[in-house]
Amino acid sequence: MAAHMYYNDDISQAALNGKKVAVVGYGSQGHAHAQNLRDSGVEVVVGVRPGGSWEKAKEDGFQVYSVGEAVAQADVVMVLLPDERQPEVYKQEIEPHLTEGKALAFAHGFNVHFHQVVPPKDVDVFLVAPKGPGHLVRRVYEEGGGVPALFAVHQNASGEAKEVALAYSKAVGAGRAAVMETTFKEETETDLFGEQAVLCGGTTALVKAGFETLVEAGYQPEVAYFECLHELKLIVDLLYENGLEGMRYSISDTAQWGDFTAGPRVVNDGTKDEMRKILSEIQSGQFAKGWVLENQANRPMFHSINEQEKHHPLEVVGRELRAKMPFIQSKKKGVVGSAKG
Ligand SMILES: NC(=O)C1=CN([C@@H]2O[C@H](COP(=O)(O)OP(=O)(O)OC[C@H]3O[C@@H](n4cnc5c(N)ncnc54)[C@H](OP(=O)(O)O)[C@@H]3O)[C@@H](O)[C@H]2O)C=CC1
Ligand SMILES: CC[C@](O)(C(C)=O)C(=O)O
Ligand SMILES: [Mg+2]
Ligand SMILES: [Mg+2]
Repeated sequence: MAAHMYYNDDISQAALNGKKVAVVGYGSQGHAHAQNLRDSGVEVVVGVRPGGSWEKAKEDGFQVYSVGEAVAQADVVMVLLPDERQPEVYKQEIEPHLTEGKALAFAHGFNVHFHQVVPPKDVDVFLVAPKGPGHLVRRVYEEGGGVPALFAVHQNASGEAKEVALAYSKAVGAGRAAVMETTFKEETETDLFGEQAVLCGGTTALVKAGFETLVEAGYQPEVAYFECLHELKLIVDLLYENGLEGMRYSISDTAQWGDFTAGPRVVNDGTKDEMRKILSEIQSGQFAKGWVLENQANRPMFHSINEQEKHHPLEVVGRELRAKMPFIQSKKKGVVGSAKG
């Protein structure tokens, strides 16, 4: 069944008129939602803890409050804290101020879908999940475009949750690209699958394997870096603009023949079998359970792999090469302090 699509002309922002939105968290998604909504004429306050994000939101001209104070004064509360922090902050600082008639919103359905956050029945609960990193949600909006988003309603206590979710989607800029109706289940499972198998996990594994294959065969790391990582952005830009056919229009026929013949050898039936396993672990809740436990143990594996990855030869050579290309816009998530806005 095809998705129901909405675009700016189909959406009224009126459901947000006179409403105050508290954006809780001012990181990758938080700064983008807060700034795009403000530029779209919505009244926004930011709720965050003292520290880097607080300072950044203040610098960006927002009224900044503790999470509890922001929630207390808002009609719509958009929770843009890290997924793993949400249950605790929700219990301590959001739930006590979430009075009847308010709307609780998320950019990812993880905690509601996997029952880590259980909102009271007398509030609306919806998600607006941009299909892109927060820094691009802001950059593309400023350029006059938008990043597409999914929206879903989990609870409709007020009777107008869908209108508010659509209005929010428009204000964040998604209506310029595409807004699709979904469920918390579909958003959560497809988002986790996409980031693990294709967008993040699949891509970084592919890039590293290509780089390692060339370097182990005696080729220069700089050449391998440009071939396997840097140029990927330029190829992906063509995919983004024109799909597979448009990308293939710009590459040589030699490359296209290699694409047809070698691609299916790299991503083969075994790879697809593994993708199906990854999807079923997401659907069964096994992945979510593992991630919750990893956080309860203070992330031993996460930190150790993260440290190891920073020293991969691809990263070492990449840092040196990018330093010579100041034209590349850099937004280093989590590398330069904690304020990622
Ligand atoms: N990253 C992305 O592009 C996408 C994220 N999402 C979803 O958006 C949500 C937010 O993710 P993301 O933007 O990556 O998060 P980030 O890690 O970038 O930002 C989190 C923010 O929450 C603040 N924060 C953390 N702990 C607390 C706390 N205890 N009390 C108050 N504030 C706190 C951080 O402030 P401080 O500086 O003080 O640490 C920071 O401002 C998640 O649900 C995620 O799945 C959805 C689509 C894409
Ligand atoms: C692809 C990763 C993502 O799902 C996103 C930017 O959409 C995330 O959780 O950050
Ligand atoms: Mg995503
Ligand atoms: Mg995600």
